[in-house]
Amino acid sequence: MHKIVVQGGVPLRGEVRISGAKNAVLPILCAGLLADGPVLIRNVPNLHDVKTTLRLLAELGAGITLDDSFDIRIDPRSVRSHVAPYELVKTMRASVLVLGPLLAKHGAAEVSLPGGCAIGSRPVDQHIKGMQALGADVSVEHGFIKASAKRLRGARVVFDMVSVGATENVLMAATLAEGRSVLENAAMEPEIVDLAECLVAMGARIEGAGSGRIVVEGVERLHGGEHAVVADRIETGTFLVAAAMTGGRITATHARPDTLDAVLDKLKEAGAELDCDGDRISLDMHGRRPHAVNFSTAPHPAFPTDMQAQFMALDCIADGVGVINETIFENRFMHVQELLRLGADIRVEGHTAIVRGVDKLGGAPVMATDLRASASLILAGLVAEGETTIDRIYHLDRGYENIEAKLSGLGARIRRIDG
Ligand SMILES: CC(=O)N[C@H]1[C@@H](OP(=O)(O)OP(=O)(O)OC[C@H]2O[C@@H](n3ccc(=O)[nH]c3=O)[C@H](O)[C@@H]2O)O[C@H](CO)[C@@H](O)[C@@H]1O
Ligand SMILES: C=C(OP(=O)(O)O)C(=O)O
Repeated sequence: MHKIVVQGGVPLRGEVRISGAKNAVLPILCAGLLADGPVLIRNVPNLHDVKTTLRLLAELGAGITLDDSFDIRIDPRSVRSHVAPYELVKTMRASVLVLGPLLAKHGAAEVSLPGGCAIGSRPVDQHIKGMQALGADVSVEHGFIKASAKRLRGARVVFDMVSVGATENVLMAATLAEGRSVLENAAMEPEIVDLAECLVAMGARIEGAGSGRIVVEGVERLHGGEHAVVADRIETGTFLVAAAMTGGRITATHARPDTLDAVLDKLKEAGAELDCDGDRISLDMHGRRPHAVNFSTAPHPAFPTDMQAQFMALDCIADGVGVINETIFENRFMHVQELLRLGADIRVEGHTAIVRGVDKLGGAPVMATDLRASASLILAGLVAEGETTIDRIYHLDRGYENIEAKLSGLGARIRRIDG
């Protein structure tokens, strides 16, 4: 089992190249199942979750080719199975995103129920509701979602709550449905826009992606195509917070500043000087200690839950008191106990965490509980006095490409060890 060891105290300096977004590439890989020919996907991050998705697509029968730069070609013409087994789904919830494509393209899908995870219960009722609205028969039996339909029919789908995954699943299914679908109360995340762009490149007819109302005119077939994955806004935000916490000065390159408004606003409030120029975001903290920031997580374009843990780490060493409200996932404060081990002062009351900034944190062994919790512990380790060892970093490898190499490139003293 690998661990990450960080020696704190170095202000980050330099340039870091941002990878393609995990949360965009996973639905896009699944969208490849809808096509009649090969789909080429570029700017793919080398992540554990990507490999899990490729295993799942291969299990369904798709042909997968990878080249040296990790561009991926999916050939869905050989797909024979419509079963996503528990062994794969349990390791990655995003596997449920094969439901819509399999149902729309092959008329049947059996997908293991993903179940909960460390951050919350994460039901899939909205995915199921959407497929039923499009005319599918859906039942949940023996831990599997079983769905079938001769051909899906376009329909108006009003989601009960904003769900990124349900919007993506229903959007993909609607591309091959007969007639027009209208998705109301749709998620507006940049990853939905990226998925829609990929689907349009495959011949889909979609309008309104990125707004709360998406209109899809179903087509008979989708052809192969090519798409480059959008930059990872959460990876970008994580590096910017790292620089702000260490009083550093960095530039994130190959980024998409327009996807990061809420995060950049909070960094400015924390005292960072920011400059966006094309796909480059430069942050200069001028060696200052950040001010504490208050925020509430909410669907895009508000503050993303996937940045909550990293900003909590910032508040831990900031000047003042930060009040953090987590409104998306009921159990996304698992990092609090570990940050306390590093000397943070945090009180949790229900969905709110009150973080009183301390002058310094002290390195200690800590345990990662989920993906962004892992990132927050690395950030805390970067400013803690002495050594922080982070265990269970397999969570980190799900969603960050080469994080220790990228941070080392910015001057951090960080390494991966066996143990
Ligand atoms: C692979 C991917 O893109 N993951 C992201 C995606 O997860 P994911 O798509 O799973 O998250 P959702 O947007 O669906 O979840 C939002 C909220 O809706 C609830 N819900 C969702 C679906 C449903 O059928 N019923 C239901 O009650 C969830 O429990 C949660 O409380 O969006 C989350 C919210 O931005 C991010 O934290 C994840 O990083
Ligand atoms: C919660 C996350 O991912 P997933 O939905 O894949 O668990 C995340 O990216 O922070």
